[in-house]
Amino acid sequence: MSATPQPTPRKRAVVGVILRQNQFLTIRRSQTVAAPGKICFPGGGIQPGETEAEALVREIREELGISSIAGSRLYENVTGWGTSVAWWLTQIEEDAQVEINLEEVAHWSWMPPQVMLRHPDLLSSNRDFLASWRQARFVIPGITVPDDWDDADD
Ligand SMILES: Nc1nc2c([nH]c(=O)n2[C@H]2C[C@H](O)[C@@H](COP(=O)(O)OP(=O)(O)OP(=O)(O)O)O2)c(=O)[nH]1
Repeated sequence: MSATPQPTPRKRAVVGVILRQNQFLTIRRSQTVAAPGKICFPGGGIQPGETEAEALVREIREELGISSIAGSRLYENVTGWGTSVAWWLTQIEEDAQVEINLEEVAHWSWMPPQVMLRHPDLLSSNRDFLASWRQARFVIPGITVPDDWDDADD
């Protein structure tokens, strides 16, 4: 008897939306990982047996060298390349000392949402995330959609 072929499970990832004074903590991906040089949030793939929150905290530790706490799950979508991504509002200490892992991250910075949305190197799925926020499909506690986003931005 031949087994019925099963669909390949989607790859799952989790990302951290970290806020400070109306800006998001963004990273530029290193040249040696997938999507090299793209701007996005910290995060990564969920390993077997991990919860989303566990994977989030592990990835932020690996990439930025800091502790974090998974706050609330904001949104979920599927990238153009078929990865299911969970977006979590995430807390870090006020005085956290970021030390990037250069194998994974080339640079990090605080970025206002308008700058992020217009950034030419923004990862496409993050553009979708910001556009969905702009369209009020979900809210991000602690920050409101900027007034000066015009329709041309999404
Ligand atoms: N890190 C991160 N990944 C994101 C974001 N938005 C988004 O769609 N993704 C996708 C890209 C990838 O398909 C997946 C995570 O990939 P990754 O390359 O960062 O993960 P990783 O370090 O664990 O690498 P891998 O072993 O899973 O390949 O999530 C984001 O803002 N940050």
